[in-house]
Amino acid sequence: MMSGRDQEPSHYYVGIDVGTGSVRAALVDQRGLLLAFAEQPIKKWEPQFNHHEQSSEDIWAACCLVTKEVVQGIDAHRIRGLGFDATCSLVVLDKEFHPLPVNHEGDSSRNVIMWLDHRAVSQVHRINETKHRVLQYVGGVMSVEMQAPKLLWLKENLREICWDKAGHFFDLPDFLSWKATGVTARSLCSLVCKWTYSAEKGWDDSFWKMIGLEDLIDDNYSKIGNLVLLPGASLGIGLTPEAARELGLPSGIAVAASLIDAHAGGLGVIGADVRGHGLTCERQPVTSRLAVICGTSSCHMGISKDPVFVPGVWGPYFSAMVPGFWLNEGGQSVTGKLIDHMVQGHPAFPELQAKATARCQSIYAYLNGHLDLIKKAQPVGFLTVDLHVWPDFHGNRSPLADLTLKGMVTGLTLSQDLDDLAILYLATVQAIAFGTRFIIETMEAAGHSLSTLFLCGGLSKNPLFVQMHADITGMPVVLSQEVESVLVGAAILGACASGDFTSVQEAMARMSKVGKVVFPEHADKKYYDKKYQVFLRMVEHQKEYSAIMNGS
Ligand SMILES: Nc1ncnc2c1ncn2[C@@H]1O[C@H](COP(=O)(O)OP(=O)(O)O)[C@@H](O)[C@H]1O
Ligand SMILES: O=C(CO)[C@H](O)[C@H](O)COP(=O)(O)O
Repeated sequence: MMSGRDQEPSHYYVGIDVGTGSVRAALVDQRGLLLAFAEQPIKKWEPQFNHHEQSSEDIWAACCLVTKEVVQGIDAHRIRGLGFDATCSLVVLDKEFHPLPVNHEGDSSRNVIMWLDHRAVSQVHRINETKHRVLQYVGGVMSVEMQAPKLLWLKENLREICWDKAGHFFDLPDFLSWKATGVTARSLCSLVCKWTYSAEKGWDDSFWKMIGLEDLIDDNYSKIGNLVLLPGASLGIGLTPEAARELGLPSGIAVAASLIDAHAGGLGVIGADVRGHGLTCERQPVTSRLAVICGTSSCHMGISKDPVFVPGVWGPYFSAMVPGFWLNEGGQSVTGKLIDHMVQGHPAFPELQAKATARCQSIYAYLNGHLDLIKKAQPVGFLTVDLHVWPDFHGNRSPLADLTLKGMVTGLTLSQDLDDLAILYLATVQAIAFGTRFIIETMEAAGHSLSTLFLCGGLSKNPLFVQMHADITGMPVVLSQEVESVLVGAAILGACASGDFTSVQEAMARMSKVGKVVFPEHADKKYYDKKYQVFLRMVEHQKEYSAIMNGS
């Protein structure tokens, strides 16, 4: 077997990352350097409140487009492997692998229930009422964003047009690896994290019977997966000739069992060599690192040698991200989406857009510059002394695991100008960072010992977001050399499947690299400690309001 260590960087891997808003592909070499990158938006439908749908055909077409773009002009013989990651959305196909509708309209092109879809509220309540033992491994409470409640919703609401005709329910990452290879094997990552599969014990028949989905047990779970592989394992005989033609890649190259996007981000950052950056985690085990993947949502990935049960934090999941380690996954369901929502909904948004365009800047670079102007002599974070946000506009994923929670803002005035927009944006960014602190404190109380954050995803491109995470958590934030670390994670999978590395750990160590470290501003700690007290009170107040309104 060749070792990646001894190679000149002549071997390439393709990573494909299907996020919520777009599909990205990259050509990555053995050192983890991105040689080419392409991005293509994907369609989303919201036919009614809390229903979010996509099309697996549209997503696959976007994968083909971006992959062709990144390998243009490259010697095909050098491309050794392909890895996918994607959001944990639910793809539904019939027995002949054709799309089935997941909507009342019967539109079969919309055959994906997206991860952030909250239609299955009644179903998840009933599942949680069972108090079945599998719930211990999802933080004690199942999330409405997981697959079991969505499957139950389909059975109860779309029996004729969907449920009875369905032949295959895939997590989106597994759908993609099936499209590429024709192999219906599922990744341990998707099944353990979103489908209640146990790496040690397999499926638990009693769970599916208890929730009324006993039909899924038939034929040895053929509809939801009975061949389960570790992420990075090579699938079948590699890329099929048909998929190779569509993607513009050589047929037969190795294709890896996939990862959920947050987990690929985790692989892309958590194993980096941190020597020489003055970080305490240099002398600590890898379990002291928390990978935070910040896109539409944020996911907080912490690993441990032994299982740690953290109330309200998903997991512990064995080998779902780094083989041999347990994973806990905290999360905030909307972060990038919340910032976009707050900024775009403000009356000064058109003015912001015009001014940012005139300066050829992104709206966020413009807002960060504007905050620097108005802060005067004080630290920028102090602009929100009397403006506080509770960020759960789409429920709380962690650590409260309460989907009924809503967003809150206190400290509003009659102002509608650009200063007002910028300060509201700042308070929103801070609220997200306080949410991260809340998750970290809960993980530490349950047994994790964390010292350093490793941030990636679209929001890690925002220096204000990064600095606020450092200041508010009091921890240094490591950013990768490659800003598209999730794609490096997907490429690591392809590299493992190709056999160029002996293990995921070896590929991680060789291919993820530290770019920049942002240290916390300790002088501002007292201020943020006070704001954190307000943050925690806000949710208590919200619960009090709802108790008053729901009382007799
Ligand atoms: N250059 C940037 N500056 C600030 N925010 C950014 C930048 N690029 C992306 N974002 C934010 O990141 C979020 C999307 O992140 P991304 O990782 O692309 O999402 P997803 O994987 O969910 O599709 C958006 O909400 C966007 O506002
Ligand atoms: O549940 C998740 C991971 O377990 C993610 O939140 C989901 O996959 C969406 O990711 P993104 O915000 O990057 O689009």
